[in-house]
Amino acid sequence: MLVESIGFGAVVGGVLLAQSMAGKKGKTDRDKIEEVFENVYFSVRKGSGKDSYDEFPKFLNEGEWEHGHSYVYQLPKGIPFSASEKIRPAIEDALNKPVAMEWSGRLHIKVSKIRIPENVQYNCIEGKKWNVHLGLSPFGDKFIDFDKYPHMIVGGMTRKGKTVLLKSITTSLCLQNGELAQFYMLDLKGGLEFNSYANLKQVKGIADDVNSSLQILEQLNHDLDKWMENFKEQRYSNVVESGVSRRVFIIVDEGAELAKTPSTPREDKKKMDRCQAILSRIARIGGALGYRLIFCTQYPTGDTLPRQIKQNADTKVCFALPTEIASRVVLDEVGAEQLPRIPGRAILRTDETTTIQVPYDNDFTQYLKEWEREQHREESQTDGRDTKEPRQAPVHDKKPNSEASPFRY
Ligand SMILES: Nc1ncnc2c1ncn2[C@@H]1O[C@H](COP(=O)(O)OP(=O)(O)OP(=O)(O)O)[C@@H](O)[C@H]1O
Repeated sequence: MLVESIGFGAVVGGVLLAQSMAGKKGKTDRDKIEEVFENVYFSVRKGSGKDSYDEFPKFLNEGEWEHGHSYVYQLPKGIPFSASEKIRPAIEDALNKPVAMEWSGRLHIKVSKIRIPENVQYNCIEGKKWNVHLGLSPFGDKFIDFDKYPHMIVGGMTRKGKTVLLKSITTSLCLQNGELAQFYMLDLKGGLEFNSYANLKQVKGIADDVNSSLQILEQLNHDLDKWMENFKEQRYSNVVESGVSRRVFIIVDEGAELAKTPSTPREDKKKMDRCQAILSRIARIGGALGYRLIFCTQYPTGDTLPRQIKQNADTKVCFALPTEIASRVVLDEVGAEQLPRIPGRAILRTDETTTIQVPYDNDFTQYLKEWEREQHREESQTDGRDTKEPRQAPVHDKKPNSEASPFRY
């Protein structure tokens, strides 16, 4: 099987492809796709000796979809769908059009004729529950379901739109799950970015430095233990099957502020290590218990992006980065270094990889007025209840039960 050689083949193939394309005109997109298959040896070797031959994907049919054309192939047995993602950039280059790979027992190569705009206005596109709109791609609107992919890492150079993405996600989560979403924000860029969210009912804690981050994280770590005990007792293996409806989002912006450097004072080093250890634990076991981590950094390295967080984050959103190495740290592949330097333009990687334009608004909190605490207090006082929430992370003094809502600890 030659699938293993795709990486190398893709480089050689890129050159061959460029050479063979030059001077030949009138090729259809299908011709070009199949030429890429050949040039990168997207095939399995059959037979032996003189009788051996390469089996390539078999063309089945083609047709239109909403924003373009699609080509359907039967993959030879032995080539997994995931391998087709590796040759997607070569096909995109050959066609000079956005391409997405989809699987339905067959490989669908979707070619789009859409170029995404440089600005997409946030307009509260409604997903369902924890399925949240992330941006517009050449293949339509892209959503991410936090119950399917609990944790997310976000990377990208300064001023490319990481914080705007976090605000867009937070706003959508509040709009879709006003009573059930909880947020803890480690706003380590001076505490300014999420200041305007501090008064929202869903925001249970905001930290703006290492000390306050550690305080919140220790509390969350303690909560994790309680929920774990409770789940064990009730024999639940996952929050989705447990009927527990609250989800706790921990948003870290900027993660590099929790990574020690040689000049960090000794006492702070310990605190930073502890913060990273708890965040890693949340990434490792929190997903099943309803905890969702969104970890954001502009300096992706092995130190700033702890390995366990990266390994457990199935969603990667990567804005432009300066080098291939940085791109690999976030995405496990190159690409972010080639993104156009447009604020809000990012690569979204889950099972598939696509480029998105993140929606923008200069004031996301305008959509969340109904969740401001004063408003809630007035409403609740009229019906005789006081739902004022403390700004600090709540302390659990009793074991949560499986029915527990976020407001019934
Ligand atoms: N999706 C977007 N669409 C249009 N413009 C955007 C978008 N995202 C960000 N911008 C523009 O870029 C600016 C910087 O965005 P943001 O604060 O999100 O960057 P950042 O990546 O968090 O930067 P830093 O790492 O320096 O904090 C915004 O103030 C806005 O003008």
